[in-house]
Amino acid sequence: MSRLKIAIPNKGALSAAATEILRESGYRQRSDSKELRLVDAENDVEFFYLRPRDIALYVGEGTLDVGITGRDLLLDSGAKADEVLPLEFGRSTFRFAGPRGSYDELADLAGTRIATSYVGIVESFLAERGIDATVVRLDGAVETSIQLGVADVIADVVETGTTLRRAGLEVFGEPILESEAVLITRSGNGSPAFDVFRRRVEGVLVARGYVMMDYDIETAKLDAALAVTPGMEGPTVSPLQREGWVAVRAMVRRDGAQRLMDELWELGARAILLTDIHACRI
Ligand SMILES: Nc1ncnc2c1ncn2[C@@H]1O[C@H](COP(=O)(O)OP(=O)(O)OP(=O)(O)O)[C@@H](O)[C@H]1O
Ligand SMILES: O=P(O)(O)OC[C@H]1O[C@H](OP(=O)(O)OP(=O)(O)O)[C@H](O)[C@@H]1O
Ligand SMILES: [Mg+2]
Repeated sequence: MSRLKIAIPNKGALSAAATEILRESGYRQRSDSKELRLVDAENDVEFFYLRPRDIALYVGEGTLDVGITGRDLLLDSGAKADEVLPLEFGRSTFRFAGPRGSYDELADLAGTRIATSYVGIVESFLAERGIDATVVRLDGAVETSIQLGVADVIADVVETGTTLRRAGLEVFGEPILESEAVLITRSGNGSPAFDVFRRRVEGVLVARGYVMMDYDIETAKLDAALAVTPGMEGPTVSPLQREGWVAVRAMVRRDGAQRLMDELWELGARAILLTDIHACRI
């Protein structure tokens, strides 16, 4: 049985966070950024460090079993790979942009030259809307193409909007796509080894997004308290030495936990504790 072959970005906007989530999932990661292949024998997996744009193709063809890349790159590639899990990092929006004040809505694209390094996404978008425009394929740094006269409009990834502003450009029309880093595998892959890998990564995402809350509450107020902390699979309630009181343990979302603690305090809960979750399987 060959090892699970996993592709991750070797550099660029997704690389560091991809490496971190795999390390937190208990996998060995490379220490030298020039290493493009790494075997983790203990976990029976093999990592391949590749360009994010190529990862969808390797996975779609079945050369590699699993990959981490951007949703936009997956869609742009047209590869036969499926998104199986959003990874909550590498977020960006894909937008049209032009010189400030020149365009208002997407219909204004008709007859323009659009520069982009995401030709697949743009051509699909134009075809779906019946907009007739010319797509100019560039490898990157597309913002300069308008100033150089090779395009009228660009379509590109926007994170903070800094690059656009610096180039005197502004977005117009609704975002074409909301992207983030995603776990992908070829359509129909359900191998046990992939399931283990996916459960580990999911466990890290849950552990990052949730904390464990413990508190003591009078039994008479338990129902009101459990409405505040219903937990993921249902809270644990244990009897306390103190007559008429119970101890409750429940997972709560990290963002908003302090407000829950305030609500529980108002209900009469005491000894309210928050602890981080290092890893989990839900
Ligand atoms: N500020 C950003 N710049 C570029 N890509 C970003 C940014 N924020 C998120 N991303 C996402 O990262 C992925 C692109 O990663 P990366 O920049 O490594 O690829 P690339 O642009 O093709 O490579 P390179 O920048 O080395 O030419 C896309 O999925 C994109 O949506
Ligand atoms: O909205 P911002 O925060 O300014 O980020 C978006 C910019 O960053 C990316 O470029 P990248 O660094 O990947 O270079 P590239 O265009 O050569 O890919 C992207 O292509 C935009 O140019
Ligand atoms: Mg880039």
